[in-house]
Amino acid sequence: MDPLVIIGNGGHSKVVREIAILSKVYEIVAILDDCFSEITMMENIVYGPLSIVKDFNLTVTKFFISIGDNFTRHKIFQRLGLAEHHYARLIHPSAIVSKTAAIGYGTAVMPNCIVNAEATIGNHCILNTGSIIEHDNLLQEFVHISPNATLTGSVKIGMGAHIGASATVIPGKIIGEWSVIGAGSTVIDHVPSHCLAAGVPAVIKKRYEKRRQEV
Ligand SMILES: CC(=O)SCCNC(=O)CCNC(=O)[C@H](O)C(C)(C)COP(=O)(O)OP(=O)(O)OC[C@H]1O[C@@H](n2cnc3c(N)ncnc32)[C@H](O)[C@@H]1OP(=O)(O)O
Repeated sequence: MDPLVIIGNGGHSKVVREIAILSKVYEIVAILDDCFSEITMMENIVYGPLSIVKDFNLTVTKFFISIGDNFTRHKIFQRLGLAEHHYARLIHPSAIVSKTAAIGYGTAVMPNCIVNAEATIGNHCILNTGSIIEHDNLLQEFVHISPNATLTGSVKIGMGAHIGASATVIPGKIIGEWSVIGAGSTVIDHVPSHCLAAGVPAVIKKRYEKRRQEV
């Protein structure tokens, strides 16, 4: 099994670790998070701060950023500076992924997720529990599709966008970069970048000018 270093020690990380174990492809060798000020070892797993990432042998080790918040995941990716091919893809065995779909590096596909024909999923995305990504979707990097959300056919999701739990996007609509769709919303129009859209049907509630500057 290939050694796997998990970055992040929060709630999302717990689910990611379970998927890694079930994959039978990876052996978790370390969990790194700046919540650990010292390096310790328990049951053959190293716990320590992010700064020790450079101590792992890049030719054999894979990495996975298991942080649910898209902004933070992106910032950590930039800080680590590792090339994309050093990141693992983690797909839960109960997920159904079409053979014609493409899944990016560093992307997690959670239990009971469905990714249908010719969908393209970017790097470092989260396809959360029970989400449905229909045919011909195009998701850019650092996107999070929350539990039970449905992206119907030919939807496009811009970089860093977050689709809330149980939200639905009707066919062919485009969600702009770093936008957020409220939980339970139904999107029937394109949503521009850096917006919060929510409700049934979803309307734009606010613009995230300040958050864009932080990225
Ligand atoms: C395993 C896991 O846990 S994965 C994580 C999954 N997480 C989610 O699904 C979280 C989704 N989050 C939400 O829906 C939140 O309500 C957010 C992120 C949209 C709130 O964003 P904020 O920027 O804090 O917005 P805020 O709470 O100020 O609300 C702004 C407006 O949107 C409305 N609004 C917010 N969320 C929703 C929603 N889901 N549906 C309808 N309206 C909403 C508010 O009522 C408010 O409306 P108003 O201006 O007319 O009064």
